[in-house]
Amino acid sequence: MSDDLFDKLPSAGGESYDGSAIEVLEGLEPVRRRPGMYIGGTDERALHHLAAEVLDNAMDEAVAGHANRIEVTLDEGNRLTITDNGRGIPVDEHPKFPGKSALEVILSTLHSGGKFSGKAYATSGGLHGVGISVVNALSSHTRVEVARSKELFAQEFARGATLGPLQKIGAAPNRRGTAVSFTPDTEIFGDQQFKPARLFKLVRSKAYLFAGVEIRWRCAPSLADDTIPAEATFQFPGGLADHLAEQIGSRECVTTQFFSGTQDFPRGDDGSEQGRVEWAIAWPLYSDGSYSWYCNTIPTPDGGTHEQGLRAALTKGIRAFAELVGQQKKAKDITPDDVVTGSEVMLSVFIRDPQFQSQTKDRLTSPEAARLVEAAVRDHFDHFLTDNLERGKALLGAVMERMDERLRRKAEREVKRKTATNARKLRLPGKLTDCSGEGGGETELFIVEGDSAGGSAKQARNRKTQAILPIRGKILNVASATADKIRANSEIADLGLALGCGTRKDCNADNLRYDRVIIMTDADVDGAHIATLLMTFFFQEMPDIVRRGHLYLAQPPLYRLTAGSTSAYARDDAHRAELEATVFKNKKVEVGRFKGLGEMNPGQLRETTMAPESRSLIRITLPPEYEGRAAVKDLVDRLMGRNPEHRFMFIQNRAGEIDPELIDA
Ligand SMILES: Nc1ncnc2c1ncn2[C@@H]1O[C@H](COP(=O)(O)OP(=O)(O)OP(=O)(O)O)[C@@H](O)[C@H]1O
Ligand SMILES: [Mg+2]
Ligand SMILES: [Mg+2]
Repeated sequence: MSDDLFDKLPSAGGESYDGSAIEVLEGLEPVRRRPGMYIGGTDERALHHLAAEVLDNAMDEAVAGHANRIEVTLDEGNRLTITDNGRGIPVDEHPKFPGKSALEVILSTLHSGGKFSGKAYATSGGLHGVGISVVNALSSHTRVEVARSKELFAQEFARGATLGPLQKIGAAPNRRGTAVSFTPDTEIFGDQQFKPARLFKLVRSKAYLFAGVEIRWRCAPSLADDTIPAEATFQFPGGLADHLAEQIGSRECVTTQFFSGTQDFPRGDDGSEQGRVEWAIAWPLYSDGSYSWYCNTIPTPDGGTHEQGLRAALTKGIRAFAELVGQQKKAKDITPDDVVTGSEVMLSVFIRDPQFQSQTKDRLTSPEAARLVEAAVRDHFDHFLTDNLERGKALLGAVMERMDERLRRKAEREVKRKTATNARKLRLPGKLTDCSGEGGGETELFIVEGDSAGGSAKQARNRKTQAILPIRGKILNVASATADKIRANSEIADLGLALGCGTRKDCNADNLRYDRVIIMTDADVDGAHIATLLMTFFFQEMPDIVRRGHLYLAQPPLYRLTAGSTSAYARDDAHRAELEATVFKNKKVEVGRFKGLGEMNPGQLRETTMAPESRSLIRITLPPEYEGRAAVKDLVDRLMGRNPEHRFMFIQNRAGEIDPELIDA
């Protein structure tokens, strides 16, 4: 472009929106400006994520075989120090940055680290080269000490900026490793403090995950109490099996012995170690279930591919056992949920080059983990069942009981739904495209925004299990409408007919015509508004549906990324950045933004948003304090009712305590 062209360009509306309005954030600035992308927010959970990042680095050093002791010390003033006796962060001059030590580069540059190639670490929890630099950026003061080659070095930082060059402190003949002390920045986290109980639990579970390390806990006496001691030392040679035994305590289980073990994965073609898996599972007689998934000692609360592998191994194992003992007829109907629901599971894998969904690593996405875990666990599970037939039969019996119960409930619903349909044949809304209900899968109703998206959804659906109800634009806000107005509204009447479960105090989820009700709107502001109105409707008019966990939000992607033959979908900007930095690293990516559901072709819509095996859903839940109908109504009125001041007050009072657990997948 010539200078000329720049002169002649018309100013595009807003005078102030020109090149100067486009910022390029440098160094650690993006972390301070958008902490959510790196630590998932600025709430209590995010604050504790800082501790996890530093502890993870020390654990990586231990798992790689270079450290066997870690100390975690919480001092007054919200100061946390994590020390290990590993190799120490390198302090020599970095070849690419003359005059700077590797330590300084690591602390002040995103994507700097020694875990990209797998040479210095085999199965590390770290992989992005982001963790410690993020901690540094979000701390008002950080001090790193490194003891290497019998010498002690130190460097200090404030909000990510160095306070001076790396210093040689002196001789350290008896010390080696790294010590990182930091104080989270109140500009980012306000006056939130580390919770000793939360750190204590984190530290303890880390020790269970790797028997080769001893972890010492210490906190200022003023922070200790009846449950959290000022000092403790953890080392658990029994690993997860011990951890589970402690969790189960004296509760009675279906099998007296837990199913636990560990197995190395087969070596790679070049003879390299590929990691291992450790598991411990119990089936208590009464339990809501409890599931702890880890990868390379990182907790992945949302599970992922290692979880899938375990579920597959258990399901296939129990089916095979059922055949062995002559129950093959029923065996084929056993689902993974029948085996896993109500069990207490701890699963820990160590794999090379893990892929997580984001920097907070809540979900493992490495595809090979599913295959490795399934193959490793399957054999052991077969033995567990057949070595002691009584034990195998006891477990099979419990699983079949759960299966029978599930099938019975389903059949009941089926009958209800048929009679309801027959009795009201003419009264099902014309816009509803119902599912046939054949084939036995769980049924779902998608409430879709707009007729065109409705059309795509109809083509994308599974006609046996998925029904579609398109609604036109923004439905009535029931929180600010009179009962008469609600009754007269045709969209709402259609919804009521399609669901068949009654409203208000007559609402009974047992009569719901589907297993799941899924709100599927565009991934934009209008879509969010429509979803909000629909949730308001459910909270107020059909609270039982929400309370019993039948209501979900679909998660259509925002972007499609393509490079050559690889393509992937991103849920949001953070996920997109993550994919660009990992799957598409150093590739030229084309990014398409979906403006609405209608823009995806049916195949894409199915794959990304509707098909149970590849989509993700958010389940809408009610926090326990809103169990009563009146309390829910009050909350909905405040948030969605006519008086904006109530809304404002609610937001003001609750800012900063948005609890991620209110929403779970
Ligand atoms: N305690 C430690 N001992 C030795 N080296 C360390 C230690 N902590 C950090 N490092 C080095 O610093 C690098 C950067 O750490 P950082 O936490 O920023 O990223 P990472 O661990 O590589 O990946 P992630 O962002 O996933 O945590 C590591 O790769 C490692 O080489
Ligand atoms: Mg790290
Ligand atoms: Mg880094």
